[in-house]
Amino acid sequence: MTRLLPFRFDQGEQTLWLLDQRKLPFEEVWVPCRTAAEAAAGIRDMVVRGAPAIGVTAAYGMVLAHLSGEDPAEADRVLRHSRPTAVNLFYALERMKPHWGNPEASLAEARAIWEEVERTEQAISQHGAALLKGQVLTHCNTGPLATGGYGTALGAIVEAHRQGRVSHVWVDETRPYLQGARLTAYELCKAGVPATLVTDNMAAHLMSKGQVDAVIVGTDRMATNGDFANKIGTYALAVLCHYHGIPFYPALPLSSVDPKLNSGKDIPIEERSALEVTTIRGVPIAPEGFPAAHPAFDVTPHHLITGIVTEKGVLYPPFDESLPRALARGAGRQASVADS
Ligand SMILES: CSC[C@@H](O)[C@@H](O)C(=O)COP(=O)(O)O
Repeated sequence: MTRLLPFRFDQGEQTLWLLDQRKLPFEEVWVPCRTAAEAAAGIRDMVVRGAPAIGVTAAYGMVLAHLSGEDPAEADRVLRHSRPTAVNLFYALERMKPHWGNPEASLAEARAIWEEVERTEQAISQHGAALLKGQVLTHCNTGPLATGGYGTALGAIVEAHRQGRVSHVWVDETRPYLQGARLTAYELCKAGVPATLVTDNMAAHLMSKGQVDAVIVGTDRMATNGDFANKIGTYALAVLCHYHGIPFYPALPLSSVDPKLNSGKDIPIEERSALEVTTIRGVPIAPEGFPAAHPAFDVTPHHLITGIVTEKGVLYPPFDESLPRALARGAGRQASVADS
């Protein structure tokens, strides 16, 4: 897959460059960040998004804090408050903490976090691909742009297509922010995978016609019982899969599991601006001032999941046993997640 990465770090310039995902697929514009505060703004304002990509950006944000002479505690605080739901942000910041005050060690750790994203996603892509065949539906964007690696759910889809297992992908447009229409469609074009864009309310119809063999999605935060938060609309897909007897898989690195949460009910859900619902790219689609709700994520209960695709393999129910076992086995580096 031709990977369009969401960031690059230029050591000579002491700059983290973020590809402005708000402008894709129409323009490729790179935004420079020279301080942790600028990296935090990049996360908050959705220049960069997707759970693993947010984590890597936060790690490099701490590198920038050292290079620009910011107080590491203050930089950590600002980054921690950039977005609430993806646990990878807090995971990365915990890993950076032991290196506060040491620019070289800090840079080495940020690189290690990024390399870990690449390594785990290669494994996730292989494990996920083995589960997929025929026509697959996905939601939001979980490819290289969302991670800095190969992608989680989309990595598995692209690998399954490369292996000749998947013939066609249904891409949910993902209202209201349109990550599917703008970013997943863009990435699948670049990867040469046959795909069709659908609005989020078309999934039930496709399933009833036998045109969806599996649904695979990403994850922003999973509890140790398997409940997980992902882009708003994911829960509805899981319910539809249950009704139609279609396999439903979340794909994630184990660093997206919050070891402090044993159920999804305490996952913080980001509330975003109503304007993102009442307008599309600045054009109003509702009466001016009309109230709109915008929870950016929902929580899918574990009993709707067929299997959880991780770098350690596919986990099966009961997840409150298989997940902690995988965490104990695989994540020697699983940091405690001291979030806000
Ligand atoms: C591999 S990325 C997994 C998730 O981060 C992704 O599905 C998602 O919900 C992204 O939401 P976003 O609001 O675009 O950051």
